[in-house]
Amino acid sequence: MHFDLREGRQATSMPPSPSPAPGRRTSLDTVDIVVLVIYFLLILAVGFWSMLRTKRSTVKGYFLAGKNMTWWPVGASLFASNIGSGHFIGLAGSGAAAGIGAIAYEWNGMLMVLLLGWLFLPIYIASGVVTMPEYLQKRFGGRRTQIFLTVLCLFIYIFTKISVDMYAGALFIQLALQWNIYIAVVLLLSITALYTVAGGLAAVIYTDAAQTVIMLAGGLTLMVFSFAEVGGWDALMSKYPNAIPSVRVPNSTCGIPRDDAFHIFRDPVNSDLPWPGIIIGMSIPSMWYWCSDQVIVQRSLAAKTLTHAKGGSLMAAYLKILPFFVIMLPGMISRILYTDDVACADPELCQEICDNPVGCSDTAYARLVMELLPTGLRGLMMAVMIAALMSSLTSVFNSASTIFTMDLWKTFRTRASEWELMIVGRLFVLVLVVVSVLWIPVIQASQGGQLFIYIQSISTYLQPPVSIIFLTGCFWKRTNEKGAFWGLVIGLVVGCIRMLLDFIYPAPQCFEEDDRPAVLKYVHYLYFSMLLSFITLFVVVVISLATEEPKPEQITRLTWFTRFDPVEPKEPKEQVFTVEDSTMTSEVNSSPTNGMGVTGNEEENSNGKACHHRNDSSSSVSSVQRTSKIMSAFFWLCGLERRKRGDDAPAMPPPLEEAICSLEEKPLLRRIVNVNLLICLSVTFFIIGYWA
Ligand SMILES: O[C@H]1[C@H](O)[C@@H](O)[C@H](O)[C@@H](O)[C@@H]1O
Ligand code: NA
Repeated sequence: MHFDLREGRQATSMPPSPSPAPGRRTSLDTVDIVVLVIYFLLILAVGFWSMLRTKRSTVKGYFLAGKNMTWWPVGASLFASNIGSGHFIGLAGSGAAAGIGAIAYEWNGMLMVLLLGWLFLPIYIASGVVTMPEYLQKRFGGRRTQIFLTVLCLFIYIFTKISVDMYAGALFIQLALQWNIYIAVVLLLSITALYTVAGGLAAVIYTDAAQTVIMLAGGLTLMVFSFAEVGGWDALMSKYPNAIPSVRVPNSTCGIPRDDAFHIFRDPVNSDLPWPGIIIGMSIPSMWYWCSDQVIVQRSLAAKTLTHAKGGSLMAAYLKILPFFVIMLPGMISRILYTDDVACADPELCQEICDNPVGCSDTAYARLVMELLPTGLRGLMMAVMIAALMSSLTSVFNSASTIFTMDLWKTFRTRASEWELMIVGRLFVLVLVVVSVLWIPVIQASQGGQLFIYIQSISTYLQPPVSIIFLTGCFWKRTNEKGAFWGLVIGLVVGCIRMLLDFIYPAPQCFEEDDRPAVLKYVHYLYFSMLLSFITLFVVVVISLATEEPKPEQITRLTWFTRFDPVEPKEPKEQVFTVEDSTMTSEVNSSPTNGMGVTGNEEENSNGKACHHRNDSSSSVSSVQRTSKIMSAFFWLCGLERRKRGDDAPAMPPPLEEAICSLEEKPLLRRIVNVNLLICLSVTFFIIGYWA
């Protein structure tokens, strides 16, 4: 039995290569479908298991599951949310096109995820925030920085995460099965929707762990097959430089592998990834990704204790060694095996081969899957790709709708009911999806040869100003609201100008003259990242110094130096109450004895001071109790509610995971993670040094 949904035009233009591969399969067999079905059942099972599991424990809010997370689900979830289909397609494609250079992004991430655990997270925990825009609100006061950041984040998600992963996933399906790309997108979206509904958001972290296992199992299998096919490690090293396609543009270097293919640090002036840019220019956007973005930080905040969060960081860092072996090297092998197609260097030929005149290197991974793997394993790889895609999309959807409802909607509609927030959160995901699908043609047209480079250059234009704001906010007490806001605004204007220019003047192909404006021609995007960071930093520092000092409550427990400060009494406006006692809110507020939220129920932090939690949606707890049974069942299914009979759990995510304010760590465990930090850092520097 064969499942064939080929697009007519595609199918006819398909056998383009001079030597049409005879054994090339373009559809899945029954066995593959069976494997896929088993995969879905497994994920559903894990989803339900974790829903039931978290339901039995005490109910303290939607993300409660989070508050009990140990290091391994946290680490796996960090990894799974990070590595998406964009990485599978993009990293392999960049490997095929330009060698190992782009792996610097992954290995740089290893350092940044550690930075999160050891430097940034303690501050976020101490501050008791749940979302990153909320941190800015507390740290700087006012609303405009918070709102600005939220909107910006949502744009970044659309441009660099959602649309890219959907495009890559669909591209994979299209290449593997010759389905129409839009059929593929719709299919992927419905699967993700199904999964989100059935698995529930509460289950995201545990299913992420399962997705990680599948991604690694499938990826490692393909790796073994590709190394076997090419003839092992030495064969890869010796054959890659000779993987030159037979048809090339005459008198050009097009199609010839780079000399520095096996080096990360490349010429500072004439290369595709200049080394000073790799060291500094890459670290700043990467710091946004790992240390100040909701998608990642939310996972770490979900850990039981600071030590577990650090353990999660360590695990994610170790896992991030793997994409090099599992994705990038196989991509390079694909170029060796299918040189004429994957490394095509003639625009017309490329157009025929993969519908893209600029190049076909992004087909590298899919090509391996379809040519090397036996029936059954192709189904597994299909599952891998879907796992990569869904584990990233669900995390992004979750975080995006969290910040949209909490940091935007609630700011403008302070009296919004649970119902409203719930509907808004859901609808918003829909909007995100639609906008992202609309963006796909732009990616298709503008990615040039390498999808991975598209992701990273867009990131470079939008992320550095945010990193700088967080960096200065966390580590320089003198930073104030005006400095931060204007730094962000001016930095973004500059970044957006460059981004627009990039879209207007696409990079020339290898045989074309570079007649772009000088800012594009001479300022590599990694150098631009350095420039942009510097401009932002300059604005933040100058304006902060020129204006008034931040107030004490904007510093206490909100910077590195003040993270151990005693908890300040809350401003009277804010409702303060203990976690266990959400129904007592009104009394708590009116009673002078515990109006500070200092009651017996509270946790002790490392200073022995009480740590209190804010629950934004406490006011509507009672209305929730009236919700009908059918609706509760519906909510439960949608992952909107985790409710135990007799419990007064709020029906809606917004209560969020309670802030874990305690920075306390057990000395022994602390020593263990610290020793591990040293080991992990050594490993990171060793591999980077080895491939330098
Ligand atoms: O996986 C990488 C990550 O390691 C980098 O730190 C980040 O900057 C990139 O955008 C992402 O694709
Ligand atoms: Na993923």
